[in-house]
Amino acid sequence: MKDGIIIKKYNSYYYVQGETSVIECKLRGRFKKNRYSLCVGDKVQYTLLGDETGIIENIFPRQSVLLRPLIANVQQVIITFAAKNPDFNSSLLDRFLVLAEYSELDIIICLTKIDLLNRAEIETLVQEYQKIGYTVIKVSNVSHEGVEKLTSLLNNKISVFAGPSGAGKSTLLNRINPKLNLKTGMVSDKIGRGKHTTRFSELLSLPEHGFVVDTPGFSLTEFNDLDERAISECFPEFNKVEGSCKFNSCLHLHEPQCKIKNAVDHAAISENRYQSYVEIMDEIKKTKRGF
Ligand SMILES: Nc1nc2c(ncn2[C@@H]2O[C@H](COP(=O)(O)OP(=O)(O)OP(=O)(O)O)[C@@H](O)[C@H]2O)c(=O)[nH]1
Ligand SMILES: [Zn+2]
Repeated sequence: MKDGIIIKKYNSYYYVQGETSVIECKLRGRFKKNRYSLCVGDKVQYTLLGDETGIIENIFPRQSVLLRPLIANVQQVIITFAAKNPDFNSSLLDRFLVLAEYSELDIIICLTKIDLLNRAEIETLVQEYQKIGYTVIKVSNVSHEGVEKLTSLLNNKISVFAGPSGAGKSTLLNRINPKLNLKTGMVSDKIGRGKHTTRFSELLSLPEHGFVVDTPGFSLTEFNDLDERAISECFPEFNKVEGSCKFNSCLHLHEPQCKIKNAVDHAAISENRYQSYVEIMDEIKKTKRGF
């Protein structure tokens, strides 16, 4: 038996990346009886039936499951934001960070288009997030600065790229693996892509045994199902503040003697980040009230 990873699912066929090629596999009958639903990212063992066809015999336990899109064994998310064009938006970045933290993924922030902003401005952006403890990789798809560094962080892992439209995700992925040949360009040129053709999540192979997920619809900006009590835990710098709030149930909004608001007053937590927290909490409350 050989080891592989499911990179695509179509009807009842699973496309398994083996050591050197992709094998079209069916599932052994006993799995069907158990209604076990395999998904992209699952690690399996298969036997070859022909040169390019096989049968899945074994499924390894999952390390993680990402629900939207449904992918097993995702280890990290690369949150990709442009330094300029579109303008850098820290409140939007914070939203992506909270959703990634909530999903318990490892996080890398990738700041693209650094060729469009001066060094001092870039450092100010980057330091705000490095201070919190995030890894920030600065990349230019024009000068290629930073691309190699990011590529090395993708080796032997399944990574999801997330970020607003136009951040440069497709350009970057094409740079990392030119064989991917993903469509890039202005948003308006891409409209219609995926509209008439149903797209399924697919893992794209990278050099050095890494995979990335190609899901154009993946935006990570839905807060609907989040529990408001868990949001403060998605701000790593909040967790580092010593002491406790007066109330155990403190949501760090309007309550008196709150250690988080106190930390903001003393600049131990940045005003911007706290503001993002308040906005997200507001949004969750509104959804709950049914607005
Ligand atoms: N100056 C500069 N332009 C870039 C860089 N990276 C991408 N671009 C340009 O930015 C535009 C958007 O890039 P894409 O790679 O299509 O962006 P995307 O994140 O894949 O967008 P969606 O597919 O809509 O999510 C294109 O016109 C690219 O040529 C960069 O590092 N520097
Ligand atoms: Zn508090």
